[in-house]
Amino acid sequence: MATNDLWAGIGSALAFLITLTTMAMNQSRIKLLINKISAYLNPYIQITIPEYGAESFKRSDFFVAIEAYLSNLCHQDGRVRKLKAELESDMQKPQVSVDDDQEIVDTFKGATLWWYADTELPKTTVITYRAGDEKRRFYRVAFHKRFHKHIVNDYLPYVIKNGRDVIAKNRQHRLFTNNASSQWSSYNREKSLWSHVEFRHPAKFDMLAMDPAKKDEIKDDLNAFKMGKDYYAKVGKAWKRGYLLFGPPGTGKSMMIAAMANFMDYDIYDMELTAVKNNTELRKLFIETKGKSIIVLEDIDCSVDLTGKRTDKKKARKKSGDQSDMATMRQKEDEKKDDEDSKLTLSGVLNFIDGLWSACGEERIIIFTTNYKDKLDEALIRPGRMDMHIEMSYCRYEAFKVLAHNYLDISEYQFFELFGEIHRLLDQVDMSPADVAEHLIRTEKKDAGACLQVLIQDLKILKAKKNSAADCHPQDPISIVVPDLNPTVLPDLNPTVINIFEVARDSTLES
Ligand SMILES: Nc1ncnc2c1ncn2[C@@H]1O[C@H](COP(=O)(O)OP(=O)(O)OP(=O)(O)O)[C@@H](O)[C@H]1O
Ligand SMILES: [Mg+2]
Repeated sequence: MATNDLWAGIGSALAFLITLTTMAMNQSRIKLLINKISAYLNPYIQITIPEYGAESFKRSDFFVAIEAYLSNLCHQDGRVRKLKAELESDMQKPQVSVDDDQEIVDTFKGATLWWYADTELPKTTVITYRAGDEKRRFYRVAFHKRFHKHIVNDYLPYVIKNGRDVIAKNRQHRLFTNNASSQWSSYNREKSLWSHVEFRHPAKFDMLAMDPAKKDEIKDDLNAFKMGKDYYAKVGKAWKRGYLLFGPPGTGKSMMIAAMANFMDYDIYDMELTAVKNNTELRKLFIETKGKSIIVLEDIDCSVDLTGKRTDKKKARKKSGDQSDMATMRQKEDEKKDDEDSKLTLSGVLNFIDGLWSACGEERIIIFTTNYKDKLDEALIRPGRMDMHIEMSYCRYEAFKVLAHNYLDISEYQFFELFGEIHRLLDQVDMSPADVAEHLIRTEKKDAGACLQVLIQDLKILKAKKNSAADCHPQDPISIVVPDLNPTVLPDLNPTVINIFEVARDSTLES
């Protein structure tokens, strides 16, 4: 009897379980059925973009781009009344975005889209470390199912691109410099390899004194590069471009880099090659640079001797005289260690510019500067590596007019004669734009006319010096004749020129 009761109990429990399971299955079937009917009746599709995606500790790039895109959209015509503003550390202006529960209507090639931001509670109970994390934000966009493919393939990529552009425009530019490898840490790799400061250089192309046609050519080239993503993909090239800036000191190479960064809205990575021990370190530094940036290697001819560094050491050791077998062995070991430690080679640098590694990341400009183009290895500057060679030259008349306008706010029509004289002199002597610019700094005592007078005096001195140097042999006594020198401007001359003037005057007296 007791056994029968037991079996009866098990039987009813099983029957209860089966009923529960059937109900649950029916419920999910019912749910599926409701979804099917509503999908049939409702022609609209929704896409949800959560704030924290797969990399749960980082805001999703997609979400951030949408946020920027929508804020920009609302700015344009004030279509949303409830906004909120946040100031992030690397932003110039507060980032204004659409507040939750606000609908924004957008159109794209005939399709209408309804966007809104909202929050929801996470489905699972997870312990989180982010502040204010109980609710998760998301953006949701709804559109007619007829446009499904169109929206996924064209509209969403368009939103991402535009959103990123808005972010780049609003972002405070940064100037990075590489740290010595002894300071690198594995915990915060990105921050320990490069340190940065805010980049606030006022240089613009308009301020650069150089041939206007050359300036336009550079601007066109930069614009073509910026717009060239599809073109680079089509021809199978990494999206990067190299510029070689060469010319004497003070001709504006560094200023050109700053102007380029401002023109392109890019960050600058100023790579100090002397702090890089070997090719591996160079590669690591390169990988940690971001897109939309200019990587600069200044004075490439003297940063590091890319070919002779190790050979010189060996030669020095050889010179130190005869050695015992023991000493020779020790020396060989030392040399091997040195080779490993200091293996920053030309091929490493070439690889960094256009090897396979150079294709990681995109939209990067690489700039080399040098005072002596001839000293560089041909391989380093061939087209494809350095695509455009830009000569920054001594100040000629066209460049002078730009400086006169920038520094003194004057044109050739106001100081016709003085400009004419400067024109003639600049054709005959070499003075760097930096030097000319120094002469054009107005002071309380010195107005625009006086600045030009001093410049003319100095140019005449340079010309006299040049002529006498051309006329005499190295052993001849120096004899410089300075015509029309106005003694009243002497205190305003810069120290080097006063020096030359004094040498000139003494020499003239002697002769
Ligand atoms: N072409 C130029 N146009 C306008 N200003 C210039 C130009 N060249 C030089 N200057 C002025 O001189 C300063 C120094 O120039 P800059 O540092 O750019 O020269 P550089 O060519 O980089 O010299 P170096 O070879 O010594 O590094 C600039 O900050 C700017 O004020
Ligand atoms: Mg420089």
